Amino acid sequence: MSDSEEEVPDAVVLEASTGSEQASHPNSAFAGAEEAVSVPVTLITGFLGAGKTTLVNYILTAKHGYRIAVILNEFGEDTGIESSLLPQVSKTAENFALEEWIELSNGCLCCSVKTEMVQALETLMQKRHKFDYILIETTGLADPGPVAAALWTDAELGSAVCLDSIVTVVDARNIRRQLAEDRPQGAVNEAQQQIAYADVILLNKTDLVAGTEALQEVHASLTAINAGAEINHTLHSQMDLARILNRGAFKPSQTSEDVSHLSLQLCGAQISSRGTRQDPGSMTRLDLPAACSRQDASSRADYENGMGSPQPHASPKVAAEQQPAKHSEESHSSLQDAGTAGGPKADGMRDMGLDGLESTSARSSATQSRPAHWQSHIHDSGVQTHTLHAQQPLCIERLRTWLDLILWEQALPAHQIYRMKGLLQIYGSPCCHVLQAVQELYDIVEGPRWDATVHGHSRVVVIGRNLQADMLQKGLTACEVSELSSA
Ligand SMILES: Nc1nc2c(ncn2[C@@H]2O[C@H](COP(=O)(O)OP(=O)(O)OP(=O)(O)O)[C@@H](O)[C@H]2O)c(=O)[nH]1
Repeated sequence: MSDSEEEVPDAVVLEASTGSEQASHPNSAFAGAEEAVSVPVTLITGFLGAGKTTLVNYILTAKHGYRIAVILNEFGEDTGIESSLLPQVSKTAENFALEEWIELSNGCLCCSVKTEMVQALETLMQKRHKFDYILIETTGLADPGPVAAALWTDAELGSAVCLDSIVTVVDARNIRRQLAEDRPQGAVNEAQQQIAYADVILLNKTDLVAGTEALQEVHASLTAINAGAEINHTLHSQMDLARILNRGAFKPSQTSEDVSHLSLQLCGAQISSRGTRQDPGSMTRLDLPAACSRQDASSRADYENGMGSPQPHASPKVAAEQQPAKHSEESHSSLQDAGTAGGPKADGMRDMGLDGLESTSARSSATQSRPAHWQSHIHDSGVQTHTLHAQQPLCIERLRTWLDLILWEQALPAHQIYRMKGLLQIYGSPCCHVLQAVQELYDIVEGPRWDATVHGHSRVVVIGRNLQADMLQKGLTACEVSELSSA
């Protein structure tokens, strides 16, 4: 097991994924031999906001010689936000390796694996000559098990693709709390699952954990779940890519026993309590040690990339959790009654949409019927996604104040916001701005100029528990410049 915090090397020399002796450079290995060779697939998973897209971006711009296709499972109704987060500089970078990009927004990959991912892969394979490596980024709530199993076993895909490894990105600052979070009866803790399945773990955002000891504690809690994974300490998901790409974690390179255990594990999705690949006969339900306590108040370490405004140190509040109903068929974007809305916390918040609004409940029209096989696959239905819209340009100061209130001050009663992503039209700027928020931290960075093909209105995806869309929408609307001038 390695534990590397070292600088990322400029150049990465990787073995070709053919398993043949043809060449050591990936492109030359594939040239003229595409049809005969399985395309390796790296499955990138990790809880909301851990740094998966950051890793994808890093891989796309690093020097490794692969031509890469990306399948990305977007959470929420809006595709396009994630691809907008591809740094513009990436697209012009010398090593920019992206050849194909497919976004799947119709539910969670792990729930719609056959219809969505397999179709996407089949579509991709029609352009087989254009790429020689595939990255699949799951949503932050995906169970990697069914996705990996489909790659492993799907007859339609045949030997066209091969699962290379499962890479799990972990938010070092938040993971212990995520692991300890209660789930409604019967629902799994996705963060635990994602770690349990990993071949490689990126213990990311190490800059947000104060002190080596605290980091080692986080490291130990990962090892307690999955002692078989290689854990790498990373900053902005950067590490030696030779440890990720073409890793061959699923190659039957060892004993046939290993292979059958692995196959059974992936298909049965039963993980041992230590998360290691064990004899199927000794497998038990995922029942992890209670090693992970609520996160202590940690220092607000540097989070000043981009334009994140400095915040006072404060202990994150453990939001009151309600008991959501479990679901099996509904998509993650289904909404539930969020319970009692709180009243205004202060007069000054009223115009920020923080005064009490009536509780609403809506149900996503995106509900899909799923194969019976997946109906036993239960997620925490308390996690909801809402997309907020603002047709008018936003006042940046007002927006920051609102974000401070709802994220840092947790001024919306009961709301537990895990993640926000947004494309923003900021008043006075010809450029789009990108909002990223993870738990109570956020940043807003300037992106490229809006162009005529992109509709310039702002949209923000919010993922969390006990969310009330109308309260959130009112807050964003209150940041519109037209609202301010009419006030
Ligand atoms: N401070 C700090 N921020 C990071 C690091 N890695 C990523 N981030 C930031 O964390 C935020 C979330 O990163 P993403 O890569 O979008 O996370 P994700 O896992 O793809 O998020 P979802 O797709 O919503 O699940 C972004 O603002 C990143 O810039 C890190 O090592 N340190």
